[in-house]
Amino acid sequence: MDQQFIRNFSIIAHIDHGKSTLADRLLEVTGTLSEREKTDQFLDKMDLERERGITIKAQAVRLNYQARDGQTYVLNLIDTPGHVDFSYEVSRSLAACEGATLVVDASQGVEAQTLANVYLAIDENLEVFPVLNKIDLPSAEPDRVCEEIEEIIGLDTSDIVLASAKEGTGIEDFLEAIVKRIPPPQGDPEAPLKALIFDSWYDSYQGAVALVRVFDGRIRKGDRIRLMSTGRSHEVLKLGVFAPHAMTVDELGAGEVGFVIAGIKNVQDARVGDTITHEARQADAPLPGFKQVKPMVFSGLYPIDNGDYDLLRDAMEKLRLNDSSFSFEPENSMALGFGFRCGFLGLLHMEIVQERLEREFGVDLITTAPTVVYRVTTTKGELIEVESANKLPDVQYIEKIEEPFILASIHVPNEFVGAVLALCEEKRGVQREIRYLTANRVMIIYELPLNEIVLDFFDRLKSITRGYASLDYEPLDYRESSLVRLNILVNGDVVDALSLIVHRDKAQFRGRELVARMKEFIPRQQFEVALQAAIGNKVIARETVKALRKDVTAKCYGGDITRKRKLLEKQKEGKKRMKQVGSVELPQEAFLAILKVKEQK
Ligand SMILES: Nc1nc2c(ncn2[C@@H]2O[C@H](COP(=O)(O)OP(=O)(O)OP(=O)(O)O)[C@@H](O)[C@H]2O)c(=O)[nH]1
Repeated sequence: MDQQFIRNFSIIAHIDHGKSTLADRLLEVTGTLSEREKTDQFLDKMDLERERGITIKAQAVRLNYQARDGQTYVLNLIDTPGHVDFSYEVSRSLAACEGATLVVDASQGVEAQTLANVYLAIDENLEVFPVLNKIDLPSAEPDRVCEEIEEIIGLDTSDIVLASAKEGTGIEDFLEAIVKRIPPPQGDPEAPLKALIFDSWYDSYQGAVALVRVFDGRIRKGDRIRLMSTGRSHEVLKLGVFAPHAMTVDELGAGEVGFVIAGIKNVQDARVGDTITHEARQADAPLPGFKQVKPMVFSGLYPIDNGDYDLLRDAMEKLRLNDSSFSFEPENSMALGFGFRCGFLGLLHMEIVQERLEREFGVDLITTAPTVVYRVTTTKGELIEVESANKLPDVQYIEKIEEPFILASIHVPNEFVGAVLALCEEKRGVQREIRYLTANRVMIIYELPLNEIVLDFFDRLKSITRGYASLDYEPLDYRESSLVRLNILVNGDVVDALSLIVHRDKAQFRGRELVARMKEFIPRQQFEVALQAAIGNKVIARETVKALRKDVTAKCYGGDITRKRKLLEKQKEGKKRMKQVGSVELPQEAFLAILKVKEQK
């Protein structure tokens, strides 16, 4: 295919600004979607995504568009996830494009997440142009929003596209802008093959399916290809494009986007960011930007019903087939029984995995508080990695503990700089740089302990900046730190699954707040429940959940049988996320109460 007539682009938008609706309109106007399909939002495949309003996995759709110049263009729309946990995937999806359009709700204006991805796109040297959506709304303020786009992001809005995905206006202008403003790919079709994997998933019949963007050369069915990061070679069994349904093709040439099936057994061998080349005629260097993503956050996942253990293990194995950044290994807790210690990219990733396990595989779970990986040097000189408070050796055996630090880049408008600096300082951050990028946009760079980030940093950042801040981070190094294990005792017994590793300076406060929070979540039981926080043997805080008053329960058991049944059913429902720990029933919220602890002011 002549690269002149290809455009590879991505749509960047803040949640709810109308990306999916707009994408569906593009499919509709270009005749890519049948009548029946118009009712569904085609690009958001997973239910979970639709409910949470986020796009988790990148996907690509090919559109054929006959432009006003009479030519037919192939437009590849590459969808990107929109959360800091997945910023590596986003960066690879963007690397597969020459351009991106920034969709902004004309009644809302520029918002947080929008910015993170726009900056990623600018970093990837993409041509970025804005589109105003929802201009049909009476509350639309195109002039104000254009000003914002110019001031905050620095994009030219003089010939901005005005659209309403709802009413279907401005869609052709949008398509024309894609053709006119985004440059065509400029690969060398005769050079050795270089194709970027920007998404991959597992298919039970075909193994790993890799979505690729061919940069140089061409890939054909039957070719022997080599994955440059692993050095493994495979034969191409099937090639195709999504238009929007899978359609096989014999060849993908320079500039094209499509999928490759090559008998690759699992997604771990078709990693996002890897380069595909030919076995016989290899490219001399892979495409830049490949990273081995590693889990940053760990937490325990336990079946509420111990009999579900095998079911849970099977479900996790299935999930892992599709998610190379999710890891798990068996773990045993005194309080919770047999479960798994799981690794995630971040908190959102953790929530998504938990929800999928519950929803798709029907296992009810208790999740323990997330933690990072610490490095402990013992008095014997051994170095051990600890990703669970329970694995932390006793104080007398510890020579030193080191914790992971990250380098965080935070983009904010001027007015929030003070608030963000205060937050970073509170989180034990070390300031590196404050860079004034444009008249109103500042980039704040901080070294921060990951341990503080996984708890609630992102939510706090969003709330203090009214959603305007964007956060991106990368692992930096390990630093020695004064960390202690904080134990929680329920009626005098340490509940191992509730233990945490915290900074010594914050232990007192965290312990106090944690038991206070837990008290709110634990329902009254037949007896009094004492909650205590302790460092070593020293109790630093105590709260009591009072016993149920006898007469209240007595009343419930009237003679009416249907009433009683209803009550029992209600109890069963309520039990769903409860775990019997010793003699006390603890709800899921109690295990994650640490995420709700308010910060010291
Ligand atoms: N009035 C009006 N509403 C719109 C328009 N475009 C989208 N919407 C509505 O805005 C809401 C969000 O639209 P989506 O397309 O789901 O937004 P999105 O950006 O894809 O959201 P995420 O997938 O959650 O990131 C939906 O209720 C749409 O019906 C528009 O042009 N005008």
